[in-house]
Amino acid sequence: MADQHAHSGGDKRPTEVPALRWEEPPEGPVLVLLDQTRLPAEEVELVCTDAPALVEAIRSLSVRGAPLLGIAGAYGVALAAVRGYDVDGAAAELRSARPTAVNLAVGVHRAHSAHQAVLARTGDPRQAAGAALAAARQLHREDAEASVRMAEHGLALLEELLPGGGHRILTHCNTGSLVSGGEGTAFAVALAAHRTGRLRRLWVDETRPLLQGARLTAYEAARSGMAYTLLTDNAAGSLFAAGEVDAVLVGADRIAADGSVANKVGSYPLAVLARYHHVPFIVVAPVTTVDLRTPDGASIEVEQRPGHEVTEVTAPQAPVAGAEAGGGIPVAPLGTQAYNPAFDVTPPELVTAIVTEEGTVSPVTTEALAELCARSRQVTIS
Ligand SMILES: CSC[C@@H](O)[C@@H](O)C(=O)COP(=O)(O)O
Repeated sequence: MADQHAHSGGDKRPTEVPALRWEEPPEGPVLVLLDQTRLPAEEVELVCTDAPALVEAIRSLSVRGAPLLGIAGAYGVALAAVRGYDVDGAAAELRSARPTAVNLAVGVHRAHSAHQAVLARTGDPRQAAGAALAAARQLHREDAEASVRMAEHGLALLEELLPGGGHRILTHCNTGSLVSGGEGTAFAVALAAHRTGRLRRLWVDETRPLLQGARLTAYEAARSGMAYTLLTDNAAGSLFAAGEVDAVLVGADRIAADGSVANKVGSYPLAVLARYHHVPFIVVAPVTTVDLRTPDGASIEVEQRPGHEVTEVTAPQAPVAGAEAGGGIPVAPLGTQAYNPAFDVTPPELVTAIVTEEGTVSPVTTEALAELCARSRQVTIS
């Protein structure tokens, strides 16, 4: 079950309203999510008391972004365990709530395997629930630490590729504190460049159809005080042609063993543009996003979203009265079919570098990614 309440401080910085937190009120533990579908219009929190509510929040993108999905999945397993629900069933439902971001499966696995191990050893469900919660908290902390290290490595890479600063960086989708236990992935690098005076401008792709760039990245950029400009996704080409982009920074939802990168749909065209215009295309992601069990890009399952997300426009306010299937305003003739993949896959040859908390891989090869994973203390799905 999910309850919701509006946050009192509408002008607080995003870091003061965490994307997600675990709370233990007298009525019992809950997972509190900042509902990202309502941003930037209002800060509304969703209070989940069970895994089905969290599954619904994941599917509707109230909670989203690869690293945060992993953290949420882990807490979801813990929530089922501490409240005495079916933990195996909750883990299965959570794992399959969205298919592309491997971090979700990794997070669920971390908490679920911790639960199973303690249950097998002690036979005590309370101890097992404690282990699941400890695993979720640990993942949450590790993600915050990974953010810091990704920002450091990313900043060093920018300095190497573009000495002297004055960077004009183009980004796509949303990769900041709203998707992370810390300051995020690609956005954390842009933020580090901003704080050190090296960022001249952040170009923010609006990210059709759900506008994660316009609604969420612009929200984070505005609050950080950095210079940013919003553009429609299809304006990126003319921006490159005008010589206005020095680097592209994006996150990732799954990186296959061959270095293919699944990220928000629209990333691949940016990589093609970047190559044509001799601009570095840099992917920033925690090691948990590298999935050595998926051999190549063609093997990555790409989530297909409902057509109404394309045939209607929605704003992050209350649903419009009399609206169509998705609650938005129809912009295409009724009955129009839509192609709406949530992600696309960029082949490794178009990726200049992959920046992780363990360091940077460039050129992107299977061997370098395998070595990175071996070095990492992160647990991936076995
Ligand atoms: C650090 S976030 C990397 C990706 O998860 C992000 O770019 C993205 O594609 C998110 O997609 P979303 O569908 O909003 O969950």
